[in-house]
Amino acid sequence: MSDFRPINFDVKLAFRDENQDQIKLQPLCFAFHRFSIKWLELIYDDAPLLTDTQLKPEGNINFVNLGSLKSIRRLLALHYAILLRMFYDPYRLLSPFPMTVLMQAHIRQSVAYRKKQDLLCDPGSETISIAAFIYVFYKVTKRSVLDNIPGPASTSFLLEPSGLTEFSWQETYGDVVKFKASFGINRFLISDPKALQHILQTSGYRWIKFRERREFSRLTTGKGLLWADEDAHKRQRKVMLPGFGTPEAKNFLPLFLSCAASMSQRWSNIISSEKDQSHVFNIPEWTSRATLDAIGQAAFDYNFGATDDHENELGKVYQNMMINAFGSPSKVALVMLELLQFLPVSLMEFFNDNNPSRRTAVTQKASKVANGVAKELVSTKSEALLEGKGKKDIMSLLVKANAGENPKGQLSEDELISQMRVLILAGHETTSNTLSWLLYELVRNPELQRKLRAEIRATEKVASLRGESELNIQDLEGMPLLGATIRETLRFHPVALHLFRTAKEDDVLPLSTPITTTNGEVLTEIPMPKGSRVVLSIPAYNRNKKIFGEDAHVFNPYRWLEADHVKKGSVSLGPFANLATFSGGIRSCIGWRFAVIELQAFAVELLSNFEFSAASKTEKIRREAALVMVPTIEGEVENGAQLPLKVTFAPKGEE
Ligand code: HEM
Repeated sequence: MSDFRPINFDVKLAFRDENQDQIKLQPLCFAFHRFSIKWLELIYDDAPLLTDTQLKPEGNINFVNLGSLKSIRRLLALHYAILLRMFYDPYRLLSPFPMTVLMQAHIRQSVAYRKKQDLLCDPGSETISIAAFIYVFYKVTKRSVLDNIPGPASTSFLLEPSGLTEFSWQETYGDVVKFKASFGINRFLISDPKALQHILQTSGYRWIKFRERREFSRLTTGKGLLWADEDAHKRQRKVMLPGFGTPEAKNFLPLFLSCAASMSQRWSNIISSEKDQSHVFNIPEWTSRATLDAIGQAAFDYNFGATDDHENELGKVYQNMMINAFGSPSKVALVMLELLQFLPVSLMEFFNDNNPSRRTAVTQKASKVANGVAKELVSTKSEALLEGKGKKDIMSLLVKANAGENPKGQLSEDELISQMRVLILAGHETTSNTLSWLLYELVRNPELQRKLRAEIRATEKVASLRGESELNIQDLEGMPLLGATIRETLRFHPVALHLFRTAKEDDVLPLSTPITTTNGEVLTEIPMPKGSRVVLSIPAYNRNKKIFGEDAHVFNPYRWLEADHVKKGSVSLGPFANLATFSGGIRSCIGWRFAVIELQAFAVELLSNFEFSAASKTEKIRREAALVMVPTIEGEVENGAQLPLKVTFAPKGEE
């Protein structure tokens, strides 16, 4: 047996074989390995592998005196396989190998190893090994009332991005569905109105975001409002709220109309230059550019120049950032995401900040460029404020609020800068993709498109009789079919699909509809112990038949024109139209008014000028979750957001 120099490492595990060649383990193996070592110590208390192995409290592992590397590797591989299988093989990677087969192989291998190393083949340690298995197995599979909540055996929900699986689960099992997340841990998909209301609106900060999801927010937006929790969130939100009231949002209407008009002008030029006066546009590409310009000007008085192709660097890094960074995750990436929950926050942050993957590079670049621009903007706006020339954009309002005396009403400079990234991310692709889905539905419903255009024409006529060429907010509010179509798009195609929450303390979830457990018990509420993890399904709530009727799975804007469009007795959820689309409660979307007015402005401008119809691939459109739900073409997901529609000039006469 050769002697090895101990090698310290911070995150990367590295140890050397007989030839001093370094063997590297990926950083994510680290946590798993630490756990494994502890467990191996328990089992192989007399093995040389461990006699000189130290697990240091600060997280360093020194390997000394490794035996035959090959046999140790084999042993470790089996050992990992058993652990994975025991904690439930997350994506059925090991499903052909039942637990017992793996355990027998493990025991055989360890006996062989011991013989080879001339160690005592101690049946006692094998007994300990089995006892350890049983203990952990018991811990993991200990039954509670939660185990009896009905649900599927599969985890395919995490792998199926379009929301279809959860609709079928809702249909089969009801509004609370238990499913197995990786490592066999119970997770619950919730679309029950009362339970959602409780978690989002009445429990304060008792249900907090998943730490690995907050990490997403840190990567994409820094430590701003989307990332912050509890007191920090309360403080940040308090500073931001005044910028997002009804009057503030309404003031932005002329700006939204002008951004929509810029896009419409570009389209007109392109269509006019075509022989047949029509052009197939990839809609999300254009809506993304136009809404980026809108958020830039409204939130920061900053011109991204995206619509007119004079795009600056910041504009470029934000184009399609979501789909590039988060679209079509591989199975391995999903497993990695699940594993992140077991890492200490500092390690998770270190890992992500140093992860050289292409996807991380996308968010890192965006963060670098955005931070640079935000710093400049904050300093310009602070100077303007001092000179009494403060503007009305949201960032100026934040800088002003921040200049107050009360520290509870202030943001640090980093937080202020992060809010710019928060607003670009939260306010850009959300609105742009909702607009894309709206146009998609109008192509599928030509009669609706025609009626909407007629409503817009009639309103334009009234405005023109007033001597105004532009519609005002009352005009928009006076168009019932437009309002109904926007509500229905937000209901049917909510671009944020899920909200992920963990119980910070033991809690009891009230239910609108009682559920019957697998052993026949009827539950009107569900006890949720501290640490329970739930996935709140926005699409499943929005298509809940008990709220929206038997035709909840049909795109039908006319439902909103009926008096009882939301069924009597439904609990009140969310800030808009009883939809979960903008979440609800203390973490609800701060920019929902902003979004609704922006959607109205763009819909009016586009429908007034253009007619939309199907292009060759429109039938192959499918929903793809890339943090927000984007349209993609089946089989071409790698090409990012795509919705090709044929656009021609709209007929100008009476319709
Ligand atoms: C159709 C468009 C939009 C949809 C569907 C939408 C949806 C949502 C949802 C579901 C959340 C909750 C996220 C969570 O808890 O993890 C949220 C939060 C947020 N949204 Fe929106 N949003 C939209 C537009 C906007 C716009 C235009 C802005 C800004 C101008 C905005 C700013 C924010 C912010 C800052 C938050 C974080 C609130 C907090 O954590 O306190 N959103 N949005």
